[in-house]
Amino acid sequence: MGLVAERLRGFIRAWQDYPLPEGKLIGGRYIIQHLLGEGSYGLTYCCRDTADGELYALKQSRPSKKGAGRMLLEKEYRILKAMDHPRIPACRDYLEFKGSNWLASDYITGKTLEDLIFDDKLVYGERDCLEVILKLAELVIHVHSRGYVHLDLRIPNVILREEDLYLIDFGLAKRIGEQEDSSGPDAALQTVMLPERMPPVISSDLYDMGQLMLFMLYSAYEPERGKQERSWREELKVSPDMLMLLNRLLGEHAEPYADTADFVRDAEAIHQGLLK
Ligand SMILES: Nc1ncnc2c1ncn2[C@@H]1O[C@H](COP(=O)(O)OP(=O)(O)OP(=O)(O)O)[C@@H](O)[C@H]1O
Repeated sequence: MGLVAERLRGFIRAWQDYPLPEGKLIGGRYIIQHLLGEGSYGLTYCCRDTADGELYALKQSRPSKKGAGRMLLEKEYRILKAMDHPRIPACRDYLEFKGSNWLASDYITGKTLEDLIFDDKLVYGERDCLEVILKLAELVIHVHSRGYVHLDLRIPNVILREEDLYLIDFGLAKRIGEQEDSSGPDAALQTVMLPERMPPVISSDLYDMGQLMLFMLYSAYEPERGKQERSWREELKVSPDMLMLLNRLLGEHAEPYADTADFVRDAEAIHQGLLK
């Protein structure tokens, strides 16, 4: 494609995906309050439902992604509907409006783990880190028990509100063991440039939980002036039990965790030890 045609396409895409303004009525029912954020195949708004007056997160399939965007949102809808946990946003509605699909789910107020670490500069020691990860593990076990893997357990997808922890964004979730299908939503996925995807196995979510713990533990790390970057094992001064736990989660141990329950048992034991 020539440079001019490419620029024109980019311009059309940006125009098609331009966020809708506050006050816009969607499907005769939801009034847009503000944009929450944009993902690779969707735009998410905070909306007020005129039927019950409540706020909801309303995700729109990206107009420029056309059928592929709609298929991916449809997949997210089916997976979210399969969940039934008070700390996973419930799927409330699914509609078609103006060429896009729209998914309404509970709007979770609070702060993401990303905001808490990077904006609020919260520092997580081993005990706090374990407390958070154990709350998350309960939700991850629920997802697995429903036959799915989340595949996107990252700090922006974990919301904390007081003592409660919520898990959002099932946009990359898959059925455990699901095969890549060259005609279904996965084929569509290839066309929308999502980040490299993890295989649909439980160990992918365990690995992500290990990474998430590293993010929390790094909040306490202060780089020494002039010192070269080292591996997390050298930079983070974690206890031997915690080191073993992380290595097993991250698959860097001869016996990686096979399931979440094993990990939870060990994490609880370490946590109990730290309370003494
Ligand atoms: N149920 C919800 N309650 C509150 N905020 C939400 C909810 N769902 C999504 N958000 C917020 O909306 C923004 C966009 O989220 P969304 O999951 O649509 O896209 P993303 O994570 O940026 O991208 P992708 O879906 O491609 O991974 C994020 O800031 C997220 O915190």
